[in-house]
Amino acid sequence: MKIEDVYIWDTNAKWLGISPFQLMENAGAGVARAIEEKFGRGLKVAIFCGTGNNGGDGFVAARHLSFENDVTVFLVGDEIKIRSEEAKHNWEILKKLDFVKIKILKDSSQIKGLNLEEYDVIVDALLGAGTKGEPREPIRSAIKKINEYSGKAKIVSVDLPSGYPSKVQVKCDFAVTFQWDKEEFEGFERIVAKIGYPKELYHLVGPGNAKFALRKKGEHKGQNGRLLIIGGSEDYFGAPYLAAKAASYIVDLVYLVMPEYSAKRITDPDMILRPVEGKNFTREHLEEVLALTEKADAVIVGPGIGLRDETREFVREFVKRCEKPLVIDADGLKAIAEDLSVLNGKTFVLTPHAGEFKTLFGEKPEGSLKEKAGLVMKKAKEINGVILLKGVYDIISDGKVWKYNKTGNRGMTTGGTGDVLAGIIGALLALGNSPLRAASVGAFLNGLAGDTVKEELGENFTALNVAKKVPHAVKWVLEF
Ligand SMILES: NC(=O)C1=CN([C@@H]2O[C@H](COP(=O)(O)OP(=O)(O)OC[C@H]3O[C@@H](n4cnc5c(N)ncnc54)[C@H](O)[C@@H]3O)[C@@H](O)[C@H]2O)[C@@H](O)CC1
Ligand SMILES: [K+]
Repeated sequence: MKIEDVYIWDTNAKWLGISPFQLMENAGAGVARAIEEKFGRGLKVAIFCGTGNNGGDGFVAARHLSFENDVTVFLVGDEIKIRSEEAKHNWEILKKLDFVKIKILKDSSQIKGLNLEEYDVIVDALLGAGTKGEPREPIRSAIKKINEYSGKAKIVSVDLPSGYPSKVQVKCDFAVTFQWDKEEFEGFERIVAKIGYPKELYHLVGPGNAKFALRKKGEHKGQNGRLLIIGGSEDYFGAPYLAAKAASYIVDLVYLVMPEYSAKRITDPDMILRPVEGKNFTREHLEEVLALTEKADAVIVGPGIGLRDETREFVREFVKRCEKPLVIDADGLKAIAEDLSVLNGKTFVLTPHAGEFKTLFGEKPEGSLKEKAGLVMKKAKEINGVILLKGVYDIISDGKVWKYNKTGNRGMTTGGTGDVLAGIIGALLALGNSPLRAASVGAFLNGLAGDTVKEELGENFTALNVAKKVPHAVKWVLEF
């Protein structure tokens, strides 16, 4: 587990309604439990707390330990600096307790002469995951003070040794780290305390994933993604348009490559049209379209492209030669189903529904969420790319892990919402996201846009309504 994942999990946990208060309570209780299990009860315990949430965990641990131990809390820093609601809440409780002693150490001069000989256990809750740079005073002096008792008292760090990874850091007997062992940490013993994250967080896509995917890269036009969409035919022009419309809210530039016959019908000034001659894509368009991909960060191929033999051939040849990350959707999937080897060595997302999945891989996804996910993962591994199986729960896999998405509603069975989805995924790829993240977050945002429409219109709406709610979905995520 990486630090970035911790942030995603926290955000998604909040989305599920798991509050920071619950997490802090479990964290502090976990620390207290670990201490009592290791060293017994009836201990004299000193708890050194900073003013961040690491300190907040210390306040909670103090309350839990106070039931059967003699506890003194040393707050290192000014109490007005206790900022988060959950840390403040727990500090206010501590102040009402008569059996917990509190000492406030505002500056290092108050720390230097401190004698901690009477304590069996010293808890270090000074600094945790929010540490920036070398420890500053008065925290620095507190770390040094604690280390004077190394080998004499038992020293237990909350989450990680304060000061880590700099030179001045607490030398602890062990750290109680939360929920999972973090890969990045080394050089100290760790005990993991679960703090109430459900298993869903391994798989469920939520606003935490989306926040990361939507980070802007630059301030200049074109730096935040250029997407090329190849679609449309004699019969369809709406599908590529819907994909382009949805994407245009996310990336800087969307180029819409369509046969001129259908391109003529698009009048939206937000679109940059790149018409090619004729009514349908054929092999003859290959070089011209490949040249257009050069200035794109990602490409979508398939929406409304039709199923004529010459078009299917175009799609396969195009995929084989395209060097940009690809989203292959709709009729594009049927075209490549005839020869999946065109995907070899490519970076891509396939977006089949169950029927298209069967056409592609000869097997129908059936059974429980886990069973379907197992099949999607197996196939993704075989083709060495990302598959998004669309459904009531969308399932996404890159062959190594699987994710699922629950946003969306029955109204989205209306035609064209798949094109909106492809557009969003393409846009997220163009922003530089991995195919797995682009596909997972694409499914999430598409469903969220659909849910936003539902709030206004009920379940009877069109795909264009959904595309137009993409900015609302993005805003919701960024403000979450
Ligand atoms: N979901 C979560 O994020 C959970 C977090 N928990 C705890 O919250 C901790 C993270 O909390 P915070 O983000 O508030 O961060 P910290 O408590 O680690 O530190 C932030 C505080 O330390 C100060 N600070 C930062 N760098 C410093 C330095 N070099 N020298 C001196 N002072 C410094 C900051 O000004 C701020 O007041 C975790 O380590 C963990 O203990 C737990 O409550 C469990 C859940
Ligand atoms: K700590």
